[in-house]
Amino acid sequence: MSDRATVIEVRGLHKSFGGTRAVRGVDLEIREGEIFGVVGPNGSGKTTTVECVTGLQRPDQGRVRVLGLDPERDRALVRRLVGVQLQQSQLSERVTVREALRLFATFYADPADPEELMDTFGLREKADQQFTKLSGGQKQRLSIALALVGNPRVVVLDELSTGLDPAARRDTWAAVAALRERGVTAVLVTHFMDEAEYLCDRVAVLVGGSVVALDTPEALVASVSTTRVRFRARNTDVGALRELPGVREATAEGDALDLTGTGANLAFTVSAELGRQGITPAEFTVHNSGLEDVMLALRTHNQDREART
Ligand SMILES: Nc1ncnc2c1ncn2[C@@H]1O[C@H](COP(=O)(O)OP(=O)(O)OP(=O)(O)O)[C@@H](O)[C@H]1O
Repeated sequence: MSDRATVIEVRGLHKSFGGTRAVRGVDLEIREGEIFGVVGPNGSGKTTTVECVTGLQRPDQGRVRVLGLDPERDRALVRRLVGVQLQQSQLSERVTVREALRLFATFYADPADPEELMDTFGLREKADQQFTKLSGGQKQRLSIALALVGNPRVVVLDELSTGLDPAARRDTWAAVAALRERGVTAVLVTHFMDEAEYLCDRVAVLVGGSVVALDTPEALVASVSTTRVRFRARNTDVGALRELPGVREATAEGDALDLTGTGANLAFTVSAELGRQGITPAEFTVHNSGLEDVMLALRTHNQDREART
């Protein structure tokens, strides 16, 4: 992936709204064909950053290039080359799926085939259904199809699956995964860590307008890798558990024990020690950290840092 061309370059981006510093020195380099996630808590500057990329916001400071173009100076061209997911309110309620795709196709010199897009996004059966009568998932898939109707090389999807039920989310994820086959570079803004973990090649974590981490989901998870083991047992030698390799903390409240630590073998090491102590634990559960934990860890880290400055 690292030998691929850079499609989106953001350097030292700053953007404030009145007294609110929404983006504070963001750097990003997104490569051709990548599905790149931008995650972070509410108000961390995700939308503002991608809006500077699509030319919807003007940066106060910094350099933004998309396919080598300046979204401010070359706005019309960038608009043609970058597909942006529409807000659903931008579509007329009575337009049908096919009509919407055909209408948007007329805006471009070399559009994708609306019929093919309906097949890709599972909308064939709903071709003649009015927008207002589509389910949330179908509306969402239509909005992604519309973002692709101009055959863009880059697509920006903001809040991809907000408000969707689990089945509709999975359908939408499949539609995004299909972008990979088309070689489209996608920027995905999301609140959902499972979504980023499942779909993205790399993820930037924004907190307070700054990128606090940027890597593959796997590497980010490994960086804060935590395993938590919980069980119930009487007469456990907690001191011995604390001494085990990889155990960071072990607490006992009555018969409820709670251990955290690192390493893939932690649960195994703990069970072996319990075996040695002649203890058969009940309700033994193991939780391995995911991207959600990465975000929580980074958020806390950042809050501590801000409190110190
Ligand atoms: N047009 C605007 N006018 C004033 N303030 C704004 C504007 N757009 C964004 N902000 C402020 O800038 C900060 C960053 O907002 P932004 O929408 O970029 O964050 P976000 O990470 O996308 O948030 P969310 O996850 O809630 O969508 C917030 O404090 C927000 O209130």
